[in-house]
Amino acid sequence: MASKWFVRKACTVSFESSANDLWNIMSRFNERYVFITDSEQEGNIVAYIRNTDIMPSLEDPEWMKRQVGQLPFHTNVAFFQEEADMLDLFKVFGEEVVVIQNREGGTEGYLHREDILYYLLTSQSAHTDWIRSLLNSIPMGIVIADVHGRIENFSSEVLRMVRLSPEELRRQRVGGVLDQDVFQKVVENGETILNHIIVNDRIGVLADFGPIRNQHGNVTGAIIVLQDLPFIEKMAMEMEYVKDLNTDLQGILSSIYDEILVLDENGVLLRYSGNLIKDFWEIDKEQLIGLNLMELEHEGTFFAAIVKMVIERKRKVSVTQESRSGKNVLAVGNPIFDEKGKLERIVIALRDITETVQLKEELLHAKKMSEKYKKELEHLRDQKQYGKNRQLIYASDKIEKVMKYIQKIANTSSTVLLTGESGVGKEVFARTIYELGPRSSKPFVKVNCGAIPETLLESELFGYEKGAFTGANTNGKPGYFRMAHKGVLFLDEIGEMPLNLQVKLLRVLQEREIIPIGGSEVVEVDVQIIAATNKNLEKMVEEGTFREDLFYRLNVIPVAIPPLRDRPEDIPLIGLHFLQTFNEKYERTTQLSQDALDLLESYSWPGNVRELQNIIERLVVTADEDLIEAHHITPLLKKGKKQYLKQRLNKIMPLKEATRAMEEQLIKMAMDEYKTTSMAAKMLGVSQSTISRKYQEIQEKISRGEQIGFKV
Ligand SMILES: Nc1ncnc2c1ncn2[C@@H]1O[C@H](COP(=O)(O)OP(=O)(O)OP(=O)(O)O)[C@@H](O)[C@H]1O
Repeated sequence: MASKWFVRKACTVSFESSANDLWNIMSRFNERYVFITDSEQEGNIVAYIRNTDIMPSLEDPEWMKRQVGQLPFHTNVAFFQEEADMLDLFKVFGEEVVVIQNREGGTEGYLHREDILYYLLTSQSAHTDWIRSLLNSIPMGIVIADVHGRIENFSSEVLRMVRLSPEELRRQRVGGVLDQDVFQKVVENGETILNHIIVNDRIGVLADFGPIRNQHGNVTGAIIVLQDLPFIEKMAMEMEYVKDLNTDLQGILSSIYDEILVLDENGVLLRYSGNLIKDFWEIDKEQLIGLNLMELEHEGTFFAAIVKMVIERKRKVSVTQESRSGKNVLAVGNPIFDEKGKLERIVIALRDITETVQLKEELLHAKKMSEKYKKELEHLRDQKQYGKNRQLIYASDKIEKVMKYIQKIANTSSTVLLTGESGVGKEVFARTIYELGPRSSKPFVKVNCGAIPETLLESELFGYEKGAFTGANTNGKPGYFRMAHKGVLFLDEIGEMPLNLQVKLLRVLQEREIIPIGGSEVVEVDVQIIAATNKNLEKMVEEGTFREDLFYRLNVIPVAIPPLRDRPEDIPLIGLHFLQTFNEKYERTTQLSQDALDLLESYSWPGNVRELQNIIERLVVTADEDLIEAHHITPLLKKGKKQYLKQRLNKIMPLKEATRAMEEQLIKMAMDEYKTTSMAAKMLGVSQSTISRKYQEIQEKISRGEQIGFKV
């Protein structure tokens, strides 16, 4: 009688129950099968669900809400009356479960295949060969072992499940292939352990362990029934899928990043992938695996910094770093958290940006250069606008005043009379007025009235017609007035103009027209006159050598240029400007010492800027050494010796200070001139020791960069 042996209680659910209810029953009662009844009222078992059918879906909350009827179920249930002979049950061994019913047709319970096997193995009438063929015919793995775990028998399915050959399996003990602890419990305590999942790198099975007893009830071994875990296969498939995904991901990442490093939450390098950035790593990266990258800090490896930053800030951090080999690398560190928000991993993506950085630097450089050129251009434009062109150098307030005045009048095109000593720069100012004025794009014609012979001046100014006089150009000549049409005519040294020509000039200035020599036609001219002279025209007018009416015609806008000695602040600047010009011209690298500049500044410059220009040129050409000292200059300032101190004594100062300054300057002058202390002492009428001591003090002062003599 089947029920005599063992009948398992059948847990039931209806088709309408939820998957959640089903799973609750299975897990609560540790059931492998739950039966489905046609309806709650009738309660007839019509199908069953195996625990392994639903396990893969348990994680899905949506699945849990489904009805049992929507789940995969099996209908191959065999029904037997409880008084049926067990042998009848063997006949339907292909069925997984057999429902045992009582006489009234109600459900008593059920048996599954292992139960029947168990019966067979414990039944005295069992025949070994018969059992063996039976074992092999079923789609489950069955292992029979003695109490020591020695494998006595197994079905062919086992070999597939444990991936061993029959010989290999026979050499093994159950504990080595399956689970020693569970086996131990079964043979020692006679426990039946069902639904035990064994998953390791070789197998993935669901195992039922049952004890085998002899007729005295003693445990003599164990029967283990193995079933494939369908989700293991699914997992394997998923693993394959994940692997593929991983390959794709690697491909995608390596096209964005060159290297990926995976670190644990403490900064230990677990793995890396991608192409090595050439010349970046100074150590073999294999050696870094298992190392905490933060420990590399002392070696100047930047990951130390980024790892620390990610750990501390717990957010994405990007840094760039230049390696010792000059590689520029962008590193992006990303923290990865577990579901509780705890830092689990740090992923650092690296990109070689050496080329990008280089390009950026080049771009920056180009930008800087264009910025510089732009500034220079603006500066040049300003210079033009304010007359500060390269030719006109100044620092003094006096010239600044003149410049402001010039800027005011430049737009008027009125006649300008420039006065000033010879060499003060009258022509430079005339050109500045022209450049600042509205005629700057038209001609600037200079006529030196003192340099052209009186007989030719008229024809040079007004031009002549063909064959006007013997020796004249056969084609005629336009003359400076016509050449300067719409532009500026600069009449330099106007005081030198002969009286008879002054009348003609006056007429042109009044009428704004000329009659070329030998011509009869009147030619209209539109010129701005800028005249210049170093003569005192008013005095000449008084003396009758310059026409008064012409003087007033010319003196519309008088501009007086102060002599250089009245603006000593300009001297060093103009001097250095000439020094640079002549250094370039003569390919020299001469310099002016501070006392040389002091000396230039204290000189009275009777020849004004022209004299300064000439002296500097001579110094540059003749200097034996690069450093031009005061004593190199003294011999060139012959005329000025007497006025040496003139500029320095034109202001009130404490007498004591003035005496000291005067003394310093005199001693310096004497030493520059006479070179020896004995000569200087003689010239200054004091003892040599006095000069020697005082001159030493002066030199010390100079070497400390202090100014000697009168201060500016
Ligand atoms: N402020 C200045 N900055 C730079 N160079 C200057 C300056 N003033 C004059 N010079 C230069 O000094 C020299 C003499 O100047 P310029 O010929 O203009 O003087 P001038 O007053 O016209 O002389 P002259 O009365 O003898 O004709 C020129 O080479 C000129 O370029």
